[in-house]
Amino acid sequence: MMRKNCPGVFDMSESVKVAVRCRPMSQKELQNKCRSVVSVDPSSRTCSLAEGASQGKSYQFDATFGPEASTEAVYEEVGSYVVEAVLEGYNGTVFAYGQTGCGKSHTMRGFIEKALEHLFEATSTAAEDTRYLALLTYLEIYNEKLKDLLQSGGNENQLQLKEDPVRGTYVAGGLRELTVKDARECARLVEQGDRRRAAAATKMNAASSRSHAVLTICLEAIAIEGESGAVRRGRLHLVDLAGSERQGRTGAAGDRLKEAASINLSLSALGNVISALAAGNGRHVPYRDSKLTRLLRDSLGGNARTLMIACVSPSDVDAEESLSTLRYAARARCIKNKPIVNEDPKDALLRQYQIELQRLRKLLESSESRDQILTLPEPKIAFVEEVQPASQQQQQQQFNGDNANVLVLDSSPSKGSEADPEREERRLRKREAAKQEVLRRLERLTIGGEALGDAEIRRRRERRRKRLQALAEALERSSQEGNGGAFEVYGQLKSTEDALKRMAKRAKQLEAEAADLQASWDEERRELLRRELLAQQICEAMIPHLRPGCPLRDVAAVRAAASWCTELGRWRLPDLSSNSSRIPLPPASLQSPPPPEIKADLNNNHDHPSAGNDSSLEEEEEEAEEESLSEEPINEPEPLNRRVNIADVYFKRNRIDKILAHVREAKTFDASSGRLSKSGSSSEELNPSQQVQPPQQQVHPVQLGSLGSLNLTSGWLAEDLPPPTADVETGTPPPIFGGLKRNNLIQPIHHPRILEALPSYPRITASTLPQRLQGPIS
Ligand SMILES: Nc1ncnc2c1ncn2[C@@H]1O[C@H](COP(=O)(O)OP(=O)(O)OP(=O)(O)O)[C@@H](O)[C@H]1O
Repeated sequence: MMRKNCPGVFDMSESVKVAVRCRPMSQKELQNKCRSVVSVDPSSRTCSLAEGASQGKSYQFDATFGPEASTEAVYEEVGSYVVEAVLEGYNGTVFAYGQTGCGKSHTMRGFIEKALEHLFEATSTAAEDTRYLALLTYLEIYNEKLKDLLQSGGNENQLQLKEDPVRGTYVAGGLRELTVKDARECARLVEQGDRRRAAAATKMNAASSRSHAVLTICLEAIAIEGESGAVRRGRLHLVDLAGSERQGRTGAAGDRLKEAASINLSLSALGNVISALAAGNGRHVPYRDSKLTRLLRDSLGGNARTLMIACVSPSDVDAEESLSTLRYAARARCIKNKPIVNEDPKDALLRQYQIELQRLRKLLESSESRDQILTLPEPKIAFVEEVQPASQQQQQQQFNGDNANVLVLDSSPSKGSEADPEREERRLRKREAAKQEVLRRLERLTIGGEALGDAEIRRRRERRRKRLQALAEALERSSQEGNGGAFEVYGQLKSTEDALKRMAKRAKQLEAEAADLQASWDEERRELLRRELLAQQICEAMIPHLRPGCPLRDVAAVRAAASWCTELGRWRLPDLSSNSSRIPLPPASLQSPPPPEIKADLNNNHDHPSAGNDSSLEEEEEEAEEESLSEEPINEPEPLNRRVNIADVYFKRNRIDKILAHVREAKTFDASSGRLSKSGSSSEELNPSQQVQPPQQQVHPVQLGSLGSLNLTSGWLAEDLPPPTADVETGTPPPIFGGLKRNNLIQPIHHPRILEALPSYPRITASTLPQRLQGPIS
């Protein structure tokens, strides 16, 4: 059975581990007299910036390394546990993150070297019964395109990322996967790949990586002696990310600028994934926003043990970028992964051998197995030597052997074999030989146990295991004691911050809606004010036309006394029916029998529908008036009295219209003869004896004017005339309508426009005035 190299080492917290590494000042920075503003305290695992927005704020990580720390020390302290996990069958990822020129490639180069050493040291000292198959791929993401760094040219357009529920994310389309047997071979391949990788000089880094590079080592292990013969597969991603950069600082242009845009885009996608994962709460994680995040899907929030190395520059000119890196790094610590040992993966290459081994075991145990044939599959993988064509043929020959695909375990008949001990022994020897052949083939393909005889390597391996065990325990303790709580608090803070951001956004929307509403309300209010102003202006214009003493003249008082009637939905005006509001009646001689007392409801105060109905009253009066006009002889003395009563209602506009309609009917008015032709058909002569004598009482021009609505019409409107003034001497109220003066009965008057519009309306002068209306006014 496969040995568990370091039990307990990986039973640690599943959070992504984050280490910060601060590089030394570069020659250029020293020449430019840059100041170091990053301080790192490895003992407390903290890092802080002496300048910038978070001055004095200290960030805590799983490990921190200052400029003096060697890459080897960094690897041993934080990197080796990931590689150890891969040996156990876990997925592991190490990636370096940070701005351009902060030492990512420098760190990852050292890590790759150390990780390969570590892996092959472990496999070479593994127990004899454990075989490993190591496969290597080297992939580049350049301008969002995948490129195989183990092949020169060609297939980058065919490479595609695919997702599979079992396999996770994988590259389809012919990514070269090479079997590797030792660290040196791997280092050579990595070197070749690095040469194919896009790099260029920028202002900030003479050899700036212009792409993300992902070196993947897949390690399958099989325990050939165990009962189960299970296959485990660990996968290690070593990722050197391109650095984030600001165009202004790198001076990127042309291709460099395009690369920088693509780099920044994928790094911001990575940042978003980290933020979403750190916030938790089932938030959508935008893995699909870039190829990089799709590829690292398992490593961030999935089935992997992950280490992030946040690289920072110590220089004050990079303080802003360093702060951003520290913030992302602190967030990444909150990401929870779910690593599991990958047991018996369906697509394991060693699985075919596993199946054959199991079958072999059964055959050997079965008494009827003598004639069985053991078939070994043709390997579908490329050996590292294929990269060098010279040795390819030799390798194939080595692997295939002579008819190596078919092994005959035993072709002899089984009958009576039990009785023949010699035959039985021969048979057993053959079985053993077959098993050895299977193992030989496996050995040719796989690795394991090569350095078992090397005491030095074994001691080294043992030391590492012990140290890793101690480290795992320490990490476990720290994550349980402080960091667990810190992660929790940070997670809560993050989700609170997110909630606040969402609320702030909503508040902004509501503010905009409120501003809209306010604007429309303001507009409505302005419109209402304008209408109110119009009503006020109309009132003011009407006031001079009201007779003196009319309470409506005091608009302010009416307003103050008015009350709102909710049932009617109207204003209830004060009672205006007092005597003072009535127009003085003409002298008794002119009065007709008093009409039935109908109190005009000018103020909505009547509850009785008929009593308070202005329109019905109006209609009645109109009907009566009509009758008087149409039925009563025009020369009867009575009509004047009736007409005097018209003054009571002379404000009623529709009444005026009615009267005008009658006037319109009068085709002609013969002023000289005093004959009024009605409708052109009949005419009646006004009999002087029947002419109405002018009233003895002084008739106010208002009344006269209103009488004139039939016989002496003056204007209803005073707009064409100068404003009326009161007679100071006599105290006579000012005439409401112009055109009539005290000493001059009839002056040329302005006819109301409405009357002028009537074609047949006669122009009235004093001479044309009927005798009955001519009389002393004053
Ligand atoms: N820890 C370190 N010790 C000494 N030198 C370092 C260290 N880290 C980085 N350097 C040097 O700093 C320079 C920039 O480093 P590197 O190329 O690794 O940066 P980078 O982050 O990969 O940049 P880019 O993102 O542009 O590829 C290199 O010359 C490298 O040798």
